[in-house]
Amino acid sequence: SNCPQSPFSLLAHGRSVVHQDRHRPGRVTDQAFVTLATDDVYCQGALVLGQSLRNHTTSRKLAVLITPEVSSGMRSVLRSVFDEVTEVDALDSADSVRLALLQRPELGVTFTKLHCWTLTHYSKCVFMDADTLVLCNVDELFDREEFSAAPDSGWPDCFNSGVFVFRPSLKTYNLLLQFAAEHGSFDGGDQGLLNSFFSNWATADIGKHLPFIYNLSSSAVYSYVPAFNHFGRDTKVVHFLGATKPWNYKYNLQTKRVMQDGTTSGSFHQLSFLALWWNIYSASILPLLEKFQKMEESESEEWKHTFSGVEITLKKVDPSVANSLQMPVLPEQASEAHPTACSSEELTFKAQPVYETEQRGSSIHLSEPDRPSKQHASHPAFQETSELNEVTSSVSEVSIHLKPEEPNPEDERRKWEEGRMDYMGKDAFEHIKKKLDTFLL
Ligand SMILES: O=c1ccn([C@@H]2O[C@H](COP(=O)(O)OP(=O)(O)O[C@H]3O[C@H](CO)[C@@H](O)[C@H](O)[C@H]3O)[C@@H](O)[C@H]2O)c(=O)[nH]1
Ligand SMILES: [Mn+2]
Repeated sequence: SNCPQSPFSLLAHGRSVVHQDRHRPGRVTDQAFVTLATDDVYCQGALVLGQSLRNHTTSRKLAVLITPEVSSGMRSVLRSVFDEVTEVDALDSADSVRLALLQRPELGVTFTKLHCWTLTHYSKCVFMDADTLVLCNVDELFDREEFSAAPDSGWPDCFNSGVFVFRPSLKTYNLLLQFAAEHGSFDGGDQGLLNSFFSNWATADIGKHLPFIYNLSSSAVYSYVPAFNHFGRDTKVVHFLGATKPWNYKYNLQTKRVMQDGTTSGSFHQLSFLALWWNIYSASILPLLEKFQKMEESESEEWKHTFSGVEITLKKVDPSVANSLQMPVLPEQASEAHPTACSSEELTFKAQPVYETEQRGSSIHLSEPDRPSKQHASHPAFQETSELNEVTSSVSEVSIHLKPEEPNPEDERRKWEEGRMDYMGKDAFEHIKKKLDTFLL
């Protein structure tokens, strides 16, 4: 073991000694996977991540940090997947100039991530972004020390802050805040800040470099396809990094295919990872949401599941449209039980078929050069799907949206005073600048 000093290393590594039953492994109660969700939509991602960790029988606790915006209904749902739901204050970098430079103004809220260091009832944690997904058990990450992370595909001397090992400590937390106040973040988000803070990550200790398979950016697959074909079979964690998240796609429940919106043309594997996310969502999370609030049928062929801050729309689509989406995202459903580990023999990422998108009318149709052979999707995780639930027999397309809120002037003023601004919407820098200009001119 890399961590012989830990009294829990026995539990972690000698599982069969502690518990004979693989499916009821010894729980390690002072270590946790931690994620973050600042609104009801990111909660959908957190729920899928949490469920994926459960599906692969983690022996660690599951914790989620939320901010006051997360609705009470969603908190109940979170509590049924996570062991601990902790409310923290939103912590914005409030550095709109740099955030604007980054063209991702919404990332300011990721400073809230720093709160994970305050979870001092855990001795060690693994932080995972809400847009990540585990494909197998990754409990071995707890053998690593603070600060361990995988290289960022955009600048490999930097780590990506979507998956990292850390030790909660109020001392570190305060040092981070102080550092943030003094130096800001070179990218306006937590990743720039953390890279400047843990600045010797690239050079000091190779043990703190997590292999890329623990944080595989689904889009990075394109930048080095032969490497993905060679190593991709061992992928353990997929990260849907970037502006378009799995929940921004639409999903056809019957065909189990991700429907594209025209702005993306994903490769087979990228779409496979997306379909895997949606598979977990439709099999485990949708039924959970339903349990907490019954879905209502409207006069149209549309079911709107208005769940506090989030609207989940189930829509019947024209079968011809559904069928025209030839994207084969999942293999024929496997009858075997859920796989519990990645096995390299079962997966061969070979040739990468190219899927072309063509615009016909308003919907995107995908044409497939060849029906992919089984080898493409034989990663055991791609078979992790359960029976379709009742919803699927009557509806087809699912989509997730943030419920539009009636702005309340009092609330808006309070948000401003608390430093919580609507960076994307009416408080976007360009809007603020326009407003300032009208005062100055
Ligand atoms: O409105 C938001 C935005 C983010 N998050 C949380 O913060 C994480 C990071 O944001 P994300 O949208 O996933 O950013 P990425 O596209 O992954 O972009 C990169 O840049 C971010 C800012 O530096 C880092 O936090 C990421 O780890 C890094 O991968 C999310 O996964 C969530 O857990 C929210 O809860 N609400
Ligand atoms: Mn992310």
